[in-house]
Amino acid sequence: MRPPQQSALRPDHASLVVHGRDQPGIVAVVTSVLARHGANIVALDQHSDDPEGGAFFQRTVFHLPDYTALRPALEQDLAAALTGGFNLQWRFTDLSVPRRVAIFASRADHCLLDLIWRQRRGQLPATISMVVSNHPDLAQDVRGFGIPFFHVPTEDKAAAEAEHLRLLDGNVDLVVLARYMQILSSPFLEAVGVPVINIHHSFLPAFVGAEPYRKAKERGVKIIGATAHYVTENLDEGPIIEQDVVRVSHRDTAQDLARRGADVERQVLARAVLWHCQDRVVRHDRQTIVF
Ligand SMILES: Nc1nc2c(c(=O)[nH]1)N[C@@H](CN(C=O)c1ccc(C(=O)N[C@@H](CCC(=O)O)C(=O)O)cc1)CN2
Repeated sequence: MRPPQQSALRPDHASLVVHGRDQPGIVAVVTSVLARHGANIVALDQHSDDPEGGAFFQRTVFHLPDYTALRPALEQDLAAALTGGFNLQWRFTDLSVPRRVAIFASRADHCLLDLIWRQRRGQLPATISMVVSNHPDLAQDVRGFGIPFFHVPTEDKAAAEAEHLRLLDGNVDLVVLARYMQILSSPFLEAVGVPVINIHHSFLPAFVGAEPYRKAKERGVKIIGATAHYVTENLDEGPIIEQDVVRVSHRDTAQDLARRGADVERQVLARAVLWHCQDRVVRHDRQTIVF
C-alpha cells in the first residue's frame, strides 16, 4: 500500500534565477518582463555581496498557467531587456516538472533508501531514473520499488565510467552520490553534463576523504556531522550546499559515530537534493547561495 501522497511539484509555477554583477535596475527589469507576460510573482529573494558592482543573486517564483507556451517569448524578452549594460546570467526552471535523478550508491543503504522513501511520499520534486552501484548488495531492495538497478563494478574505473555515461545517456538532470565510495574522474565530470551532489560523512572541511568516522574517533571530536556538496575534481572540496552536526562523546565508539552520523547524513542529503530540485541553489566560485 502506497504511503499518503503529497506533491512537491508546483503546477503552473516556474522559477527564474538571475546572477551576475550587481547594479541598479535589475529587479525593475526582471519584474517588468514577468509582468508583461502575465506572470504573477509569488516569491522573490535576492542577495548582493556588494551593491557597488559585487555579485548579485536573485530567485523569483511566479505563477503563469500558460508558462510552457509562453516560455520562448519570455526568454526572448528577458534576454533583450538584460542586454543593455547588464552583466548577468539567468535560467528558468519549470517547477511543475520533476527533476530526473540518478542515484549512485555502494553498500550503505541509509541515504539511498531515504531518498527513495521521500520521493515515493511526494516530498521530492523528482523521479528516480535509476540506481547505479559498484556492489550488487542493494539490487533487490531497489528493484522492489520498481526502480532500475545497475551493478557496475569499478575494478576497471575507466570502463565503469564509460558504462555510467552510457546508462545516463543525457536522460537525467542530476546525479546524487548516496555514499558512493568511488572517486569520479575529471573526464567523467566533464562528460556527465549535469550537476553531481555528494554526501560526505563529516563536517567539512574536517576529515576529507575516506573513513572520516575512524579519523574523528582518533581525534576525539565532540561533534560529528555531514556535508552535502557539489562534486568537483578536488575531492570533497566542491561548493557546500548543506551541513549539520550532532554532539558525541568519549563513550561513542567509531561504530557509534557511524550509526549516529547516518541520521545526519540522510537528512542533510535530502535537504540538499530538495533545494537543488526546487532550483534554490546558485553556485558561485567555491560557494553556494541557497534561497
Ligand atoms: N571527483 C570526486 N569524486 C568523488 C567525490 C568528490 O568530491 N569528487 N566525493 C566522494 C565521496 N567520498 C566521501 O564522501 C569518498 C569516496 C571514496 C573515497 C576513496 O578513497 N575511494 C577509493 C576506493 C575506496 C573503495 O574501493 O572502497 C578510490 O576511489 O580509489 C574517498 C572519498 C565520491 N567521489
